[in-house]
Amino acid sequence: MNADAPSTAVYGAPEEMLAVREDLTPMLSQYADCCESHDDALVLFQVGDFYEAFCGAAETVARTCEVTLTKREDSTGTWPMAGIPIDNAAGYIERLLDAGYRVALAEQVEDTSEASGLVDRAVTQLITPGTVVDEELLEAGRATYLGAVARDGDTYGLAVVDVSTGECLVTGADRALALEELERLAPAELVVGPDCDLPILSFDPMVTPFDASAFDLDSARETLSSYTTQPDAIVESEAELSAAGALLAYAEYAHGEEKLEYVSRLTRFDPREFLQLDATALRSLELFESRSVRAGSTLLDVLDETACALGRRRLEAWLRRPLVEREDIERRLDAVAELTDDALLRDDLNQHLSAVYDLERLVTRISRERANARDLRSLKATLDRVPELTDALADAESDLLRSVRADLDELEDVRELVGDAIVGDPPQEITEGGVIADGFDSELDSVRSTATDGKEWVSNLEAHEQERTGIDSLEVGYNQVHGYYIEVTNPNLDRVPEEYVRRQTLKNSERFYTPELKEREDEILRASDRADALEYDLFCEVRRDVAAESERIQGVAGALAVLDVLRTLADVAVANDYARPEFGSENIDIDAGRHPVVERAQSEFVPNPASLPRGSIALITGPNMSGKSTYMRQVALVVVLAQVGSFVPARSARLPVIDRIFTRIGASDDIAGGQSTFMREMSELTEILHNATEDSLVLLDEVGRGTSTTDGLAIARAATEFLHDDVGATTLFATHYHDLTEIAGEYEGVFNLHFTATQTEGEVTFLHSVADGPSSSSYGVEVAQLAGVPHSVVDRARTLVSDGATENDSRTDERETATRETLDAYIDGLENGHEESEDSTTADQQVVADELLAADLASTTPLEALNLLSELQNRLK
Ligand SMILES: Nc1ncnc2c1ncn2[C@@H]1O[C@H](COP(=O)(O)OP(=O)(O)OP(=O)(O)O)[C@@H](O)[C@H]1O
Repeated sequence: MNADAPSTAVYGAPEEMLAVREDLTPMLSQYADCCESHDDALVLFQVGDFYEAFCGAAETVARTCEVTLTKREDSTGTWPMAGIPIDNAAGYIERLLDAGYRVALAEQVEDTSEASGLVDRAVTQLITPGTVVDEELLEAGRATYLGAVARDGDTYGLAVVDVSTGECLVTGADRALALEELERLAPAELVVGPDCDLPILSFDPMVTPFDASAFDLDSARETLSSYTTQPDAIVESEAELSAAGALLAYAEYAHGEEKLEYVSRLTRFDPREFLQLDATALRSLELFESRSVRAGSTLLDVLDETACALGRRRLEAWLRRPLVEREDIERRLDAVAELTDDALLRDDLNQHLSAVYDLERLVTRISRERANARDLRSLKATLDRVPELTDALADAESDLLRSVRADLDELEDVRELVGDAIVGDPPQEITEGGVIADGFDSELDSVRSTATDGKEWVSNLEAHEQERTGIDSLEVGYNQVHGYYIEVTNPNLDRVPEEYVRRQTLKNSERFYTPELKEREDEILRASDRADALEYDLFCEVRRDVAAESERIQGVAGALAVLDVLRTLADVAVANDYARPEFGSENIDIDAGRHPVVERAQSEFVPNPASLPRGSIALITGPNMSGKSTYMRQVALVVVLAQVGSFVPARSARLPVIDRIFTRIGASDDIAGGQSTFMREMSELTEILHNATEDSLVLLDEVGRGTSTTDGLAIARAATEFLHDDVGATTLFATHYHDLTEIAGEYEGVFNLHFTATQTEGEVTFLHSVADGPSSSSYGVEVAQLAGVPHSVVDRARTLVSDGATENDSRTDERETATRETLDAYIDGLENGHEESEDSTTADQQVVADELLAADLASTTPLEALNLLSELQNRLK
């Protein structure tokens, strides 16, 4: 759904070529064939050391990659052409991907020296945001997903695969939950099944059109049957089957393979098996992305002390999906606890894990036959660490560490094979020899010794001939064109023996060969060629043998990843003085809690307690900047960390297991989504009120701020009552509506907390410490002053505030009536499944209200709804 998605001229065979199709030169005709067979991508066509594009595609490549647009002329026409050098193509391809293009590489698949006439070319891979495997185009510590969504009635199926590691996940749920999961996984590219009708997403995937029949149940089943013997047993719905089948069918198509060998673990999960965090919560809690420009300001940044890329990706996966089974959480916590107690073990693990390569991606390259000899050595270097890690964990007591240890298969056979077969420091290329170690293959050894003997004979030749001919300056040399030669300078030519045959005349000398030298030369060349070919074959065989062990290697990769995350969590806990959370409590009870991210940036962070009985609502008031948002977020982050299995930033924490965290924080405009601040605020609120449960934690920050005070207060109050009476979720609600604090007296379970500031001579100092009861003043004007608002404005505001205080009293009754009416209207709106505007007094408002009521929301697409809203809003304006 990229805005700058390519025009059709870039994809498919150029019209101007098709017009003279019959007359095209053989090469351009081949180009047109490739474009036609892959008309969903920009074809980069290998011509020698370059990838070339022609016509419309050439213009795009030239513009996007900033390379020169040239032309190719032949008898049929003049074709615009742009090329990128193959040696550093990655950077250019990345630019094309970033600009929203899909790229197909049409490569020479035949050795140019062996081709008679036109060399064969074929599309060898499709490169798109979700199907890239090239190390240079991937982020090391981050999973890149390709996703597919399918729909069957009210059920949605979602499947993702990380083609660089083979991780493949399938899930399904109702629309809302499935979308939430989609946001959480945020695939870089998405294949969408028929009738899915996706809303605007908070991330920006490339949406790929793909053969709709791949979603058919029969073909999905058939695709999946290469990956699992019982496709229907893995999935829980037809929508899931359809999504998973189409996903793998597309991935196979993109990689030009019948089956992706490295996708060996198809895992199905239920979104409810994890703490649910929707896109809004992920964003507002700043788990992965910061809202500020400060580096190191996300939870992931704070936690990321991982030693290897495997650990980094796993840490992110754990953070994205905290657990909800107490037993599983405790299992992780036990392991982390054990490691926090053993600094030596942590150091030891860190040292070994730092030397570990990205095993998951290595395995994929190996099984896709894209790995070179260096990759195999990296695999061995990684496996070499395994016995040491197993040793280090010999005394581990916790269940999880013991199971990690058990999973650390030492893969003796693979290590030995690679160790015996591949030289210690192999070259980058695998076709030019020097890859296979001596002693691995007897035929190779004998071919090599023929070449070596020959070379030795040649190197002795010079001295031998000097002696024989008496020409001291005689030299034996070699060049690419003429091969071996004996060079004699002009003054000595009369002493040249008879059997010397002239090969080349230079200015001051002549070059000769002898029949024997020629024979030796042929022998050496034959042997070297033979050795190179043999080495290549042997290498491929070793690579295939290693690939056959993919599953075992992936098992080790998984164990290393978990070990690195546990070690990291323990390191972070020790370094930052975190405490082990205790589960089994009904209430949230945090002693001296801190915000894990803010405390890093703050020289003196003030710890705060949080004591929230199950189902209670804490109304938090206090001046701007006093710490309300930080406090709410820190409670949520403590919950997230605890359910990840991490220690938490607090002196102690007793917690229940939370099923979902909802947030409505900050009034940020969703410009891309086309929603106004208030609209967005209300739709987030609706989400919460509809979906929160007694086991949920809800954070509300200044709900209702985007509209008039009267309406805002009414909505805030109505929402509080609804949460209290109907939902029962534990809630933290920061508000500037002081009137709201009065509810505390009316409802059991609703209580006030406040943040204070001291004020001396108009100067405000924030204490950042939470206290019981409501706040007495908002200090808004003082904050304005702190921020540098001109004195005259601040003074005028102070006057207005004190005038307002008297006026307020007389208007209380009036406002209470208004509040009640708006509140009723709002609750009505909620019950009818839509938000209604305030009481209508003018004819226009009545019309707007009527139209809103008449709208059939069930059959309205999100876009139509937005258009309708925008029209209604304009009328009101
Ligand atoms: N416990 C604390 N200890 C030290 N500094 C803190 C603490 N809590 C917050 N702060 C600092 O105060 C700043 C403002 O905090 P925060 O955004 O939570 O205030 P707020 O009350 O929510 O403000 P507003 O009402 O304007 O949204 C933070 O950026 C942080 O630097």
